[in-house]
Amino acid sequence: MPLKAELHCHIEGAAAPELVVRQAQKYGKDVSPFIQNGSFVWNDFTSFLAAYDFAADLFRTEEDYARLSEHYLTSLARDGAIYSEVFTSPDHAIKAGLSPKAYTDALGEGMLRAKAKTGIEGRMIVTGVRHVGVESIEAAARFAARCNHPLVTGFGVAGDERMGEFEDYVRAFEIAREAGLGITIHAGELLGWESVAQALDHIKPSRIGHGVRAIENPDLVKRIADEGIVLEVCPGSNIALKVFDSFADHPFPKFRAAGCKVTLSSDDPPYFWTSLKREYDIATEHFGMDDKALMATTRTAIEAAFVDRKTKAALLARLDGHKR
Ligand SMILES: Nc1ncnc2[nH]cnc12
Ligand SMILES: [Zn+2]
Repeated sequence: MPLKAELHCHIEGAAAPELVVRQAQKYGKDVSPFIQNGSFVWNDFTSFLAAYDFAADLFRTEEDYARLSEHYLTSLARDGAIYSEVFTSPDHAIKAGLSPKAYTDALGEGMLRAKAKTGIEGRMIVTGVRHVGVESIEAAARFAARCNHPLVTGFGVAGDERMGEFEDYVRAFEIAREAGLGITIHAGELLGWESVAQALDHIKPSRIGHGVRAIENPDLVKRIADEGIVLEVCPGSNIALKVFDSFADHPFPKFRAAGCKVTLSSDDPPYFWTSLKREYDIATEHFGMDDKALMATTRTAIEAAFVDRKTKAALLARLDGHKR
């Protein structure tokens, strides 16, 4: 089994339907509009977000969040992952009644519990949510910059790409960059190549969340390759959200062939009927990648990870040891 690393997973979106049902029972909520027959119910990005927000609102205490990250990272480790970055969302925590600090501490505690059990390294990327607005994105950046949590190592923006302008997020990213945080931004998922170009021009990230619609412009693909921008690609998510019609149409192999740095992630696994393991299996089945190619993808992810040099070296040594 190839070792794995994940750079792109929203922690609220990692809660399995069974866990969400249990949380709903705890807080006396009816799940039936959003979960049916053990599966999340949605049919487009907007209804996906509605189901996601409903589920996120059922994680309300520190222990709810600690258990969520502990459970997710433990399951990743069982599937061969040695490293996990999760997106966190102060906005969702505030909505659920918890301070960003209590929420972040709790998620960090769960990650450390998973590490104690399995050895998996975890880090957090604080995100702002586009459809909540610029002010909340700047507040998230300020929180990320001053929280001083050792596992908070990145800042990003997610949410509905059809809302807001990249230019408006420049200040938030400056705050994060000045604090030494790694920078990633969702682009080129719901909107086309122009969105990726704008993200690169305005935000100057080292990584792009998705970025897959850059494939619509060969010059942009070349720019991504030349500049060494890392794409956090989530094929199962892309097919579920109909960004592409089928895995046969997915551009992952084209990006690889063009020399772009591509990685594999699950995004919001149970919503898209996937897991990190399934993403690696998809790459084998649909993109013709053998274990050596998959291990190289894991190496790309670790090299692009928002993690201190010493931990990165230790993770790379684990990959080298595995090959022998
Ligand atoms: N796939 C996705 N795109 C943008 N924002 C998200 N938030 C959670 N999942 C997301
Ligand atoms: Zn995402």
